[in-house]
Amino acid sequence: MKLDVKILDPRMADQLPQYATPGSAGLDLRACLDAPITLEPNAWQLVPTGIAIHLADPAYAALILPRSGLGHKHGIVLGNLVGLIDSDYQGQLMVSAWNRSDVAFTLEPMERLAQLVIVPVVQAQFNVVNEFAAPTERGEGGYGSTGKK
Ligand SMILES: O=c1ccn([C@H]2C[C@H](O)[C@@H](COP(=O)(O)OP(=O)(O)OP(=O)(O)O)O2)c(=O)[nH]1
Repeated sequence: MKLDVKILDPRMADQLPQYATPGSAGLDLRACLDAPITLEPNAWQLVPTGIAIHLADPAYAALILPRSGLGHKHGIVLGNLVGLIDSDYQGQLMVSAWNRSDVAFTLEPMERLAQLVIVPVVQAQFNVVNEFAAPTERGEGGYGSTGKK
């Protein structure tokens, strides 16, 4: 798909998010910082990415997800766990960087911090009912109701 992007920081002009391999699902988002920032243990900070996108079509949204390397090795994940970018959002993409580890982490300017995944969305209209049309095997079961093995 074609996606309109605004470059809000000139350093992003030649560093637009890219798919690292032909099969990549995520576009890496960079920390568009002027100087390194240190995230103390259990601290979080909103980090600018230097770009804005406009998906425009409500049949799409974008998700901001952690990078597995940063999350697993350094405990750098997202303060909101997942960022949801609405199709009508036109502001700067921001990443809530949360250091969930017990060691301080220094984030360098332009470091790849998180990833953006474009996903299809179906908007629902509610149809209020007293009973669902067809019973299912699961019914109201959940929270481990099918057992462990
Ligand atoms: O990690 C994120 C999450 C959200 N956003 C932007 C895009 C999104 O479309 C907008 C609003 O996000 P959300 O709906 O999650 O925020 P809210 O707390 O429900 O506030 P609002 O009342 O603005 O919807 O903020 C980001 O840039 N990064």
